[in-house]
Amino acid sequence: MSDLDRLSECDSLISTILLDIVWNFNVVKSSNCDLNTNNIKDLVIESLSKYNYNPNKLVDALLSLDFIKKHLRRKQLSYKSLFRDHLHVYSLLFHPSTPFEIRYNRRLSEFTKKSEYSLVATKNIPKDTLISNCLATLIKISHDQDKVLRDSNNDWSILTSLTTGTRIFLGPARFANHDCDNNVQLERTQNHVYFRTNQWIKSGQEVLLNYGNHYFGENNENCFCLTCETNNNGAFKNLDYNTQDNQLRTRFNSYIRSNTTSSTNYSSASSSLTPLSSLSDLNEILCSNDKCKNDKLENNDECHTCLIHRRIYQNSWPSRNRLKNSSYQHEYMSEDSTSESSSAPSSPASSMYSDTNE
Ligand SMILES: C[S@@+](CC[C@H](N)C(=O)[O-])C[C@H]1O[C@@H](n2cnc3c(N)ncnc32)[C@H](O)[C@@H]1O
Repeated sequence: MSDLDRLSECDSLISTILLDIVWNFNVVKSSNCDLNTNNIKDLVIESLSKYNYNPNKLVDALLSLDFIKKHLRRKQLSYKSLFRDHLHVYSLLFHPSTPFEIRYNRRLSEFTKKSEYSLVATKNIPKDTLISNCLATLIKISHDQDKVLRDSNNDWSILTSLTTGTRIFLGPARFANHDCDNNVQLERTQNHVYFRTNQWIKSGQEVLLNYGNHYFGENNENCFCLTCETNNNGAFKNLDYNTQDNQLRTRFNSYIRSNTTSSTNYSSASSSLTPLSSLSDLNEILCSNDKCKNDKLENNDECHTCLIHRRIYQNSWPSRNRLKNSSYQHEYMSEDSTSESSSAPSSPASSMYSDTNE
């Protein structure tokens, strides 16, 4: 088994459990995991709600679940250690100080016709902040593996450097989409990548990388980022908003139709086109779930995201601070109070981020 096979197997199981099963996402497109989702979901959420403050304990709790023990039983030590490390990388996603979350990206999905996710800030993050809770595991890949991945148009994130060769990263950081006016840059250690902000990111804004000048074709001619849309660049270059049969226009209109409230006059939406950039705040109110679209989030028990969030954090989405009268307060204090400072991820102090929503 190559390093790439090992990492991709670990990544696929961990993101199936912690993203697809917990949040009802569809991140792992071709999952061959044979898991009983309903049983697992409650067990995993129980561990997350007990130990989200303590990534090391959370990893131990997840590793002690029967289906994970079963998965690891016949694996080599090197696989087990990679699995543990990668699980830790994903566990940081659930730490209350983590200032972003993974969310479904309706706008991009509409363009690419795939389920697209993104990283969205849940707190204000100052310029030049190291977002160390946003990690991915980095491994070297061979020239042949690189070619296969590129030819299959796989989303995996490949870094090429003359000095270190080709490497690939998998983990939460790989959900950062590209924008030509990016707000984070990649930093690397030997085994991981993480982000540093190069401008302020406000709560609700997407965390965005720049993949390079020619990642989406020559001069990024197929780039769908908001900056390209605003400046009529990339896929939006020479786009004539008045041309009826323009393919992009058709996509825009179907996007607008699927996101407008029932009182909207659809025929007028299709005759006077609204650029998507003016709808960007839709992402903030959607809570990745259509049910929250027109409702206040706080009391919306029908929203799966809000419900799961409340089970894990005992607070309304997107706040991760436990309420004083939470039933879990006692458990949290007794389980974690002694170890929190030593085992919390080496992240910037949570006070560096400010919450506009709390
Ligand atoms: C590293 S992944 C980013 C996460 C991805 N949205 C997901 O859910 O897996 C890169 C993929 O995201 C999409 N993407 C990101 N930024 C884009 C952009 N500016 N224009 C078009 N597609 C983009 C493309 O499908 C691309 O292959």
